[in-house]
Amino acid sequence: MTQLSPQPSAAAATADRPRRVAVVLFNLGGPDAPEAVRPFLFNLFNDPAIIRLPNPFRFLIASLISGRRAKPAAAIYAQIGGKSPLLENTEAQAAALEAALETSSAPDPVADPAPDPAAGGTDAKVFVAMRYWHPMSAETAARVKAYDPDLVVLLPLYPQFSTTTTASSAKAWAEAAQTVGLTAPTRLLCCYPTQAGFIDATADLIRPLYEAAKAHGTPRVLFSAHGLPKKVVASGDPYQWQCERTAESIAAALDIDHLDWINCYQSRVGPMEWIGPSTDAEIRRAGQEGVPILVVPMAFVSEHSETLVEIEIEYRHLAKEAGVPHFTRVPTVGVHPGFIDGLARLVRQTVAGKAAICAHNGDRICPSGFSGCPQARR
Ligand SMILES: C=CC1=C(C)c2cc3[nH]c(cc4nc(cc5[nH]c(cc1n2)c(C)c5CCC(=O)O)C(CCC(=O)O)=C4C)c(C)c3C=C
Ligand SMILES: [Fe+2]
Ligand SMILES: [Fe+2]
Repeated sequence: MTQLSPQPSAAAATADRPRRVAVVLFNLGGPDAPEAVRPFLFNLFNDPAIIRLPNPFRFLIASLISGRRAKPAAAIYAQIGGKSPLLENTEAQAAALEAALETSSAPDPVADPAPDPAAGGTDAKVFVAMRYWHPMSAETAARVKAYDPDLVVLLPLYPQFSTTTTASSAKAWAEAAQTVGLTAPTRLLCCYPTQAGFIDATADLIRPLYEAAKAHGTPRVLFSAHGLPKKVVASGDPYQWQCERTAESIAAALDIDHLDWINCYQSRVGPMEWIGPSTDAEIRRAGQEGVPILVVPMAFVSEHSETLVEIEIEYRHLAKEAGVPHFTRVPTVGVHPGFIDGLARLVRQTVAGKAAICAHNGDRICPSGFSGCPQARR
């Protein structure tokens, strides 16, 4: 439990300045053992945000696909110890955020330009809720209820909003909260695709690796995001648009003359058409052109199968085959202090009630003032 404001007092909680805040980090979750791969995949494909079919069709399709994909997916996880490291990495971020909220107890002039000295202190505790594997929303909501918060801040570890990730987690959370009788006011931070802490931390990680890659030619930076089926984007999902803004912002933060960069998409699954260009096509193109590349996973904020296997092993191998002169995987932001401080700032802004309301999401919040998603303009 940490102090969010400098003057703890016995003042009563108010809507503006709650005394106990539960911050819930949303992430996807991953199998914690080889036996968990199939049920994890079932949970994923049985999500109506992923397979948009009514039951019993969705249940049947999810059973079929998870059965088919279990073996190749288990082979992926076998390369990193038979399990996903996503939970431990997310827990490390939770601990770092809790510590940052504690050390950031000095007033924040941006988040709260006119703090009320009589309003009292705020304690914050950070929890983790995974969407498709444990700890899932029901388990975490019960723990949050036991903590008895005045305010719940839902913070997706997805910088870009998608119906398949953030909205799906938010829906699962709302159902779980209702089931356990958690009635505290709840605010969802919808997205932070251009937030300075996230962007600058990513640029920090790229810079020295870019300098090293220059020994092999003028490098190209591939900003690689998890893909989405085209029809999800066509139905109004702002994810791709927000990914483009993230890539542009990191490229600008790098401040490198004539930087050669492109935004591309990885991790395609299934027979549907996905958004592009695909990261593997871009790697092949770089091979044909003899250009060194850096692959930057800019929609993931910690390491897991998509970075440690798909990028580090599969794309590295593909790059070698394609004749790319030099391949670099840039690590995710993880517990980079700039990223964690950025998250702490988002939480403080939300607690202080200073965040802008995101137009397209009703009471969901764009704390970074990010108001530019296409839906916001509708
Ligand atoms: C940026 C975040 C993500 C989006 C958007 C997303 C959409 C999406 N994913 C699938 C299918 C799979 N994703 C899988 C793994 C996986 N996905 C994300 C993030 C996003 N997914 C993460 C962080 C992970 C890694 C989990 C881990 O290893 O811990 C998998 C499982 C792995 C595999 O079998 O390849 C599947 C399947 C769809 C269909 C989709 C949008 C419709
Ligand atoms: Fe995924
Ligand atoms: Fe938004």
